[in-house]
Amino acid sequence: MSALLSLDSVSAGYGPVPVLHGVSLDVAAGSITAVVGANGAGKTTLLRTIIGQLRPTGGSIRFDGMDLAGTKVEDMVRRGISLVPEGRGVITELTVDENLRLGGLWRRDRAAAQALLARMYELFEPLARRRKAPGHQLSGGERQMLALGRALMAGPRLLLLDEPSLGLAPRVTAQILGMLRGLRDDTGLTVLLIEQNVRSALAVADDGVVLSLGSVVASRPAADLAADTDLRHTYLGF
Ligand SMILES: Nc1ncnc2c1ncn2[C@@H]1O[C@H](COP(=O)(O)OP(=O)(O)OP(=O)(O)O)[C@@H](O)[C@H]1O
Repeated sequence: MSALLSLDSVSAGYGPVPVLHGVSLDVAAGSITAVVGANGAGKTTLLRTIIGQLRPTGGSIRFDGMDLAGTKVEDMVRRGISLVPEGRGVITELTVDENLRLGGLWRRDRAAAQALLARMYELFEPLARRRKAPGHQLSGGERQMLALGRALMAGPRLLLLDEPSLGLAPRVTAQILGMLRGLRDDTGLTVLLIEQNVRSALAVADDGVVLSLGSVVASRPAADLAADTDLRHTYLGF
């Protein structure tokens, strides 16, 4: 399968402090790729570099064959890349409905946005029951669904997720990651998932990338990584 997102020898950091050291990885179109690694491995820095919050100091990032260098964060969504940030980014003063509509605001085709909204309520049933509830009244799992729904309202081709399991019970994490898999199966969405919850991430992903101290130490089918006891012990702590 061809790569929708391709990083070639990407280096990045904060001021003079290098964090990523020549990271190369491919995210195949229509796949779920999980980037896993210990605290401080550079996972969030990697996402921030992909979406243009941090400028790479070396290497290239290509999306659908086009160089992303110089693309502003706000233009990423127009290019087809949506991010669900860590901490979820739901606007808690707004209702579920308002949050979702916000995600589709930039679309000119109002009918398409309306159809997508209806689709989100089919997909995330708990949200359909709470359309008028403000964000702050939602459970952690409902907020994560809302953040996902809002990102999907932009109609992305590539969805980037930063730690979707954060603060969620294992059962809720499994439910949300299962939804992600269903979406991939139904729509061919491509997903790059950053996770500290290694087991859950590798269980849902097709491919896995292990980051350690800002370098890729393994890049393989997720099931192979999950089955590699030595690698798990050395880099992933279980
Ligand atoms: N704004 C910043 N300024 C300077 N250094 C930073 C900044 N953010 C992160 N770092 C450093 O970059 C390194 C990688 O951090 P990063 O947050 O990317 O790792 P991570 O794998 O996402 O870990 P975690 O899961 O704990 O967030 C760490 O050493 C961290 O201290």
